[in-house]
Amino acid sequence: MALATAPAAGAVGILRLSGPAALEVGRRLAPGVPVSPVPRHAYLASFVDVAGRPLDEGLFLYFRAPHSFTGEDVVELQAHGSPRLLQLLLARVLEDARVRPAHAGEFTRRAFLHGRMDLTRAEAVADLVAADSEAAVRAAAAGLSGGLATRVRALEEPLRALHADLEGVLNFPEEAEGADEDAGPRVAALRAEAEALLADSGRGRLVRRGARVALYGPVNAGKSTLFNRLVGEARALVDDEPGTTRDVLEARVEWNGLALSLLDTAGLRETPGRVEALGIARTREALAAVDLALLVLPPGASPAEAEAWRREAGATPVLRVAGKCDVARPPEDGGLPVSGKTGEGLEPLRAAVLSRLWGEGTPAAVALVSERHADALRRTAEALGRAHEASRLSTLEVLSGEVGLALEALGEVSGTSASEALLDAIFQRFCIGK
Ligand SMILES: Nc1nc2c(c(=O)[nH]1)N(C=O)[C@@H](CNc1ccc(C(=O)N[C@@H](CCC(=O)O)C(=O)O)cc1)CN2
Repeated sequence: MALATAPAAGAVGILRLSGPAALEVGRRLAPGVPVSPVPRHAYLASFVDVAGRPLDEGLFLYFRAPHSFTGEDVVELQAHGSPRLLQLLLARVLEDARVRPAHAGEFTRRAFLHGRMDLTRAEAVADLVAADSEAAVRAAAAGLSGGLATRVRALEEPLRALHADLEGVLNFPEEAEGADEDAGPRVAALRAEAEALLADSGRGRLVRRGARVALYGPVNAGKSTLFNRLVGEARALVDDEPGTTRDVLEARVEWNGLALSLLDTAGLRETPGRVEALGIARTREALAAVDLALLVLPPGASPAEAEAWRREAGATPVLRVAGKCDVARPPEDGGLPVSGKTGEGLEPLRAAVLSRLWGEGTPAAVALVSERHADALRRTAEALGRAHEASRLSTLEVLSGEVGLALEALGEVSGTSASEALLDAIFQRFCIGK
């Protein structure tokens, strides 16, 4: 039992019960509902206190197992959204010894345990609740409808078949003779598949966390004016006095559905060799932690200067921007011409940023590989790598052992081999009532 809606005043508040006693317990609050209600029918019912006095008039819904979210009997009491009223209803439900408050994520965990969804879909439920950009919503929705589950299954099933073949040859060499013949190529194909899935995890991180993009470069290149333009409000102090931006400013935007944190760093007074102490440390720190650095150079910056600035970003990819293009046009290879003052070049800049971050296409409905999935997929691919070695150099036992390890690691993604501890860790992230 738990509230399925936020514990705040709202139009409607939903109390949800799941388990074999759900109907009986629910009917104690809503005695007007038939003993055998029509499943999924919305009954308008009076919710009453222990003395039979009405507390609310709401909707009563019954989902009969296994046709419910959890796969168990589920009852929903959809009341008016007063937190105090919901508390009274909750207290009344809890009087029944068969009822206890649900743990975080317990409804979804039960759905998983009853085989209603695999682990990737259960995690997509939490992702959807936490989604704070359109891309995150679309990606979680794709995961919820089985996008990733399908791809993982397409890997898990042939891997399981391969393992069964190898174990067959080991245990019943006569009957299963030859089943291990093409083990090498099968392992190689599966490993390539695991690595292809793994390659998507960078995009997953971008969509989930949002991308981080920093503007940097010398003082007075027009960074703050550009930052304000990109953010759409006068966030950064703009001044002709060099060095106005001392701190790193951060603002969130959503471009093409993708959430981005834009950072405006302090302009650096000197060439990067001899830099202003204040600001440079923060700028370097900021640059190390972003997905893309926008190097904004003023008109007339030399190629040598540009190269020196580029090096400041270290391993972070750099996109070169020619600021203040309203003052002077940059040369051919001087970077994207942009003017924060007139707004010129902003659209090409946004497009270039997105294409550097995302590659081809727009952040649409791709089912995302999370860091947890990536970790398990990496172990899958590694075990398959060792299996491939073994297929050429070692015994069938070793080969089958590695394939078994790959299968186990992959099972952590789908949930077919998830330990209680892993499930605890995953469902703890959920909110209560989900
Ligand atoms: N009021 C309410 N809204 C909600 C939920 C809920 O539990 N209650 N959900 C949950 O958090 C989500 C919807 N998810 C659901 C998923 C499956 C089933 C369900 O009854 N499935 C059955 C029947 C399928 C069918 O008729 O097509 C099944 O899968 O067998 C219900 C809700 C979002 N909105």
